Amino acid sequence: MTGIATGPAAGRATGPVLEAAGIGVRFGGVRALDGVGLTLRPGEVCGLIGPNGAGKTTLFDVLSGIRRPDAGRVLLDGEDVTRRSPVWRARHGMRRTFQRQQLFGQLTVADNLLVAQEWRGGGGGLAADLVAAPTRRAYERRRRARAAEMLRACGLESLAGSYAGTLPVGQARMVELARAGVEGARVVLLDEPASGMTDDEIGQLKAVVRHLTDQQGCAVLLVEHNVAFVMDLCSRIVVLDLGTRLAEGTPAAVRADPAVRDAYLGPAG
Ligand SMILES: Nc1ncnc2c1ncn2[C@@H]1O[C@H](COP(=O)(O)OP(=O)(O)OP(=O)(O)O)[C@@H](O)[C@H]1O
Repeated sequence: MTGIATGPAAGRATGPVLEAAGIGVRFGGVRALDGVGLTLRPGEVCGLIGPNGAGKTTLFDVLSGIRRPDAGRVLLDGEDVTRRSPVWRARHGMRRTFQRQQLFGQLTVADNLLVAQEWRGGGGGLAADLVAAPTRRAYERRRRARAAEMLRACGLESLAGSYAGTLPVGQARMVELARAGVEGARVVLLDEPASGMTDDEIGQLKAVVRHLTDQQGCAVLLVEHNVAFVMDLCSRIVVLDLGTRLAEGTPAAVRADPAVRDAYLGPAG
């Protein structure tokens, strides 16, 4: 265990943190999703795969609140959040990363992790500032320690002083993940995280994701076309095809499924 105490790793129930049931989305005559369900538990990495146009991005949009479904519901910690905004969901521990990185380019990596942590000081004027100064200094020290510890745990400490805007895309994506962890994300939706990464970066990405799940208790759902990466990292895989759930199971079961081979993996699997 690291010294970082965010996330639900300790003491949370092992029920689903995120559930989607009966999700339907139409674009005119196109049924992008038709009765799709999905469950995500704390600490697991679940893969979402399928051919182009299967509905993966649309499902991510529904889960993160960017798109309201025509049918079905999304539950976060058992609460119906189908009508909640993306911002509300983010405040309640849900993060989504995009292929384009979303870091503060003018800040160092360490500062990106620092500003991500909630600031509880301020308010009450000068007198309050003076009285509360020692508390605030202690809090500030804790924030810095948490940022440093998260970078170390993710193997990113050598990047702490680099400006985020100068990082190659693969490293920037990993820093985004570390930032999600330091701010206490509980559900992370990853959109093609391995795309454009070198083999070394993919290895490091796996370590960062495993840190989030194993040490922080995050649930991770990832859309990815790199099948080897998905098979290696995920404990469970959901396969979409033409807007419906074609299969769900362990990587071995999904790989052996003839319907999945026909629709997506091909005979070589
Ligand atoms: N804004 C839109 N307007 C109309 N049709 C859309 C829209 N977004 C998606 N679709 C259609 O919905 C279906 C599902 O698309 P979606 O992008 O979710 O698939 P995907 O599995 O993410 O595909 P890819 O792997 O290519 O990203 C497709 O038939 C697509 O053409």
